[in-house]
Amino acid sequence: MPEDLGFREKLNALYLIASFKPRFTTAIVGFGVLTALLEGVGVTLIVPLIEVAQSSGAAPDGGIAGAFASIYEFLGLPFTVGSIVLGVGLVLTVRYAFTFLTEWARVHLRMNYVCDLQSRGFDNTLEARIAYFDREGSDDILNAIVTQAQHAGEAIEAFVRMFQRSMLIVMYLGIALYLAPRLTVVSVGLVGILTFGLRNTIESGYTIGDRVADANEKIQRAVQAGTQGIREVKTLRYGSKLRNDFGDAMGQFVDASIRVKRNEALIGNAYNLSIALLIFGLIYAAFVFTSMSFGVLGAFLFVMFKLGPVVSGTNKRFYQLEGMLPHLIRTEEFIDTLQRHPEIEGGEEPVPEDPSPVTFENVSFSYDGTEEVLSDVSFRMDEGEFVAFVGESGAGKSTIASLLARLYTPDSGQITAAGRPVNEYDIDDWRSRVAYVRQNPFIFNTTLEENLRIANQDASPQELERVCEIAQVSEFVDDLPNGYGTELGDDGVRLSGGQRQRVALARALLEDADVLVLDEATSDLDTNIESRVQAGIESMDREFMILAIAHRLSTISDADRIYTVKDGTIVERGEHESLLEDDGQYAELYSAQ
Ligand SMILES: Nc1ncnc2c1ncn2[C@@H]1O[C@H](COP(=O)(O)OP(=O)(O)OP(=O)(O)O)[C@@H](O)[C@H]1O
Repeated sequence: MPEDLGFREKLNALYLIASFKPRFTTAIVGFGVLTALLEGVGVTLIVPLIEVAQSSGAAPDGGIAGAFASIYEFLGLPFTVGSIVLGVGLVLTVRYAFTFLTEWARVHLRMNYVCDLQSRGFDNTLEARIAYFDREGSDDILNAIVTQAQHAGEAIEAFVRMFQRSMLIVMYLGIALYLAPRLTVVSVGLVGILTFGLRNTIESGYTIGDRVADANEKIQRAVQAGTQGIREVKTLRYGSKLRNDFGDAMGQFVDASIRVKRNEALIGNAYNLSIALLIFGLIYAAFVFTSMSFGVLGAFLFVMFKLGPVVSGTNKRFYQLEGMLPHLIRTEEFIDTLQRHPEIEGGEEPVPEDPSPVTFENVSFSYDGTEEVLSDVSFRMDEGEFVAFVGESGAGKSTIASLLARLYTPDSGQITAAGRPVNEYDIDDWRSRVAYVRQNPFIFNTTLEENLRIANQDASPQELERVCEIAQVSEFVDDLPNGYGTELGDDGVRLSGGQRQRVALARALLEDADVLVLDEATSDLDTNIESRVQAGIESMDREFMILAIAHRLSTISDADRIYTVKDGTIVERGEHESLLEDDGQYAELYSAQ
């Protein structure tokens, strides 16, 4: 993130705001211009008001007062103090009605923009490929969607307010220039010098705003670690480090926020003071150096009084807008980045009824594009076959499972199903055929039943019960306070590790899948329950192809083929007995248990 944005980038960001909802923007511009025009009419009506009052009712015949007199005459209305006051009242009523409409449109624009940003952020998050999450983590995503988007909405608000006020400034200046050109030019010059001086002495709103945005990200990170990782935080006594990180981030947040507000107040009050002094100077100059009529002088001073707060408010808003732009730009950049990491491209072919055989043909893969994690991996699974992968930690087994589920794509080689590369198949259809159970499955914060039905809403109660028996969920369901209706809590916090694995297994078995990928899926179960689960899966009348990854080798001794993986390559293949006889890597792993 740059220290400060260039003029071009700021303009681009403003263009983004303006082009978000052109209809609202046009309405706001239109209402803003009309408001300013009506304000101008209302203010200039002061001139005839004073002049008519001074001349005891005689109609003026020149200048501003004369122009208004002609309009009244054209409308067939008398030009008296009373009718002028009524005219002012009418103009002000319409003017404030337009202000109301502008504010309404402004809130619409702001809320719609926030909603649009958050929805785009969340949609793109769901559509982003896994590799993006591996790299970025979820903290920044959460922060962008939940926090930054709100501040981005404030940028829109500040922008619209600034625009409204700028219109008024143009109008007031126009009137002032008409009434007293020289005094106005001098006043604008003085205000210009003040603005230049302030902008060059006060730290840019963008720089401070960027510090606020950065602090928000750090706060989010600390809070997430402190909530999602609370058990590790407590057992590893990581709390004080987190508290320090949080404290530092809060310090940065508070310091930068106060700085922004202080500078806003400084700008506002510097302007208010300068303009108050300027007005007294102008009164003096008008009396001493000019021969303005009371009407014109009154209107000129009135305009100057009105102009003061509007100018200071505009500068304050401008500073505020600069402070909010980093949030807007960061959120938009975040969404752009997500869009540059869309879900893996898939073909459109439907997956055939029977996708066997599934093969890996010389598959190589690297997560970061440099270090190869899998090299030349080839294997085959036929209908109803049970193949297993074993190997040391970090050998690349889970990567094989992820590639099979098409969470990543191979860098070279190919994965095929029914003789066709899997990337020709529709990705959702393919994933619906691969039931993937991970060692640490995510459990959704809803009931047990909803967790089970996630991938198959139409399953009958009998099917549900059946998979729960196989996965040994029925073994503990009666102990839950509401049986299948029990809320499982955030990431299944109310379940034990083994229970979570069983829920994930039942959920996978309920899917209408052809390939069952079990990545250490029963590692937390005791051997008794594990063998019951295995027997249950084997007893199913479905001809799953099963790919199992296991550290506990006893669980895969029945496999049709076992592959030993070492440093990303398959170094052995065969059945349990023959591999033991070979006395190689597998035998070594087995004897170590
Ligand atoms: N998302 C990722 N991004 C970058 N590198 C990764 C990622 N996941 C795994 N790796 C790396 O890839 C290599 C293989 O990891 P993988 O998880 O496939 O091994 P594994 O054999 O399943 O290990 P374990 O038995 O410990 O689960 C490891 O060096 C790991 O550090």
